[in-house]
Amino acid sequence: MSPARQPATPRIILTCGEPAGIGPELAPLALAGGVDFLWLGDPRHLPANTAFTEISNPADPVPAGHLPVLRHDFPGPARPGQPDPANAAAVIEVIARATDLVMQGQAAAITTLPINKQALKEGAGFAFPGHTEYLAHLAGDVPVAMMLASTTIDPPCRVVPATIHIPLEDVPAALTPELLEQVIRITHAAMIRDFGIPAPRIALAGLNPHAGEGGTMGRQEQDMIRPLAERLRAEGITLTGPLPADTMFHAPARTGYDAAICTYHDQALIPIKTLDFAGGVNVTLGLPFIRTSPDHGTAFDIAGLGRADPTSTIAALRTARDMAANRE
Ligand SMILES: NC(=O)C1=CN([C@@H]2O[C@H](COP(=O)(O)OP(=O)(O)OC[C@H]3O[C@@H](n4cnc5c(N)ncnc54)[C@H](O)[C@@H]3O)[C@@H](O)[C@H]2O)C=CC1
Ligand SMILES: NCC(=O)COP(=O)(O)O
Repeated sequence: MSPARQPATPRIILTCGEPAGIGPELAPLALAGGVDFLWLGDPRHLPANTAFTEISNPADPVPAGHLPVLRHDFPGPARPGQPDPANAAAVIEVIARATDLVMQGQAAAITTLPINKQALKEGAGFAFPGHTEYLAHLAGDVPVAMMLASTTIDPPCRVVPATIHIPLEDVPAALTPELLEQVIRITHAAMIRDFGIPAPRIALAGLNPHAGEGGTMGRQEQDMIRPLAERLRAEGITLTGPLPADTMFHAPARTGYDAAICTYHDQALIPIKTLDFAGGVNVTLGLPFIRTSPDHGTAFDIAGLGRADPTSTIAALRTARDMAANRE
């Protein structure tokens, strides 16, 4: 057996996510990314051939090539593609335990494997739309924003939906100037602190076709987004827009900004997942600790079949590592 390896800096915690999804098979595959992480979950859920070592503390050494596993017992085994309501509470506990550890300084960051929101809601009454809002709550109800960032395309695509997991019909009412300003400020600060971009350029998408076409196709741009942008520009924030959303994501357009604030979920996530599904990374901006995740979900249709691609998980671990270095 290879000699045990003591981590030089705190590891990243990779949370198991939904054990009936592709998370358990992604964890050992992600070792190929060369980032030092531990997996927090129930080792019974890992693929049978996984070389792993259980550790009792996040910094414990493991033999080279082994997955360090911090054990979290679940009530039951996992059946690929079929979430067990009995396991739902433990999925949530794992996220909370990882958050405790990172807030105590025992981990460099957390990278979360996907959860199935419906399974957690139905199995354990999970009251949050996703990790983003749950982590914000665990951190003390801090304001956060969700960014999806590409890692394999140039110019990069970084998008931040101002409204997230709400019905489309609720978007216009939820898209207030206060919310938009908060998301812009969080994004601006995170681009400096976490992404090492000293003078970030931010683009604002319009809500309506053609960004409202001078008020003839909707008025949110004229009445709310434009005055807010002018006020923030006067403060020194580099902002363009509101821009027509249909023409702001092609490559030449992306050279004009570092991050795009979008008005709703699909306006932001369709371009990133089309341009860089394999390399896309979800980052929660505004937390006191670092959290990243792959951009994809639980992929029940391929769980357990050996077809899961670890590229996005590796990109999420590397992004977390780079963000930690930028914060230092
Ligand atoms: N951060 C998180 O916890 C996230 C959770 N989800 C949850 O995941 C569940 C399923 O969502 P869907 O919209 O079906 O999206 P999905 O990303 O799970 O699957 C969409 C398609 O992409 C494929 N795919 C996804 N990841 C893959 C990978 N790593 N390698 C190869 N193929 C992959 C799937 O097989 C499927 O055909 C939902 O409950 C959703 O809420 C979705 C996104 C993020
Ligand atoms: N569609 C993105 C997504 O579902 C990510 O949610 P979260 O669990 O990271 O909050």
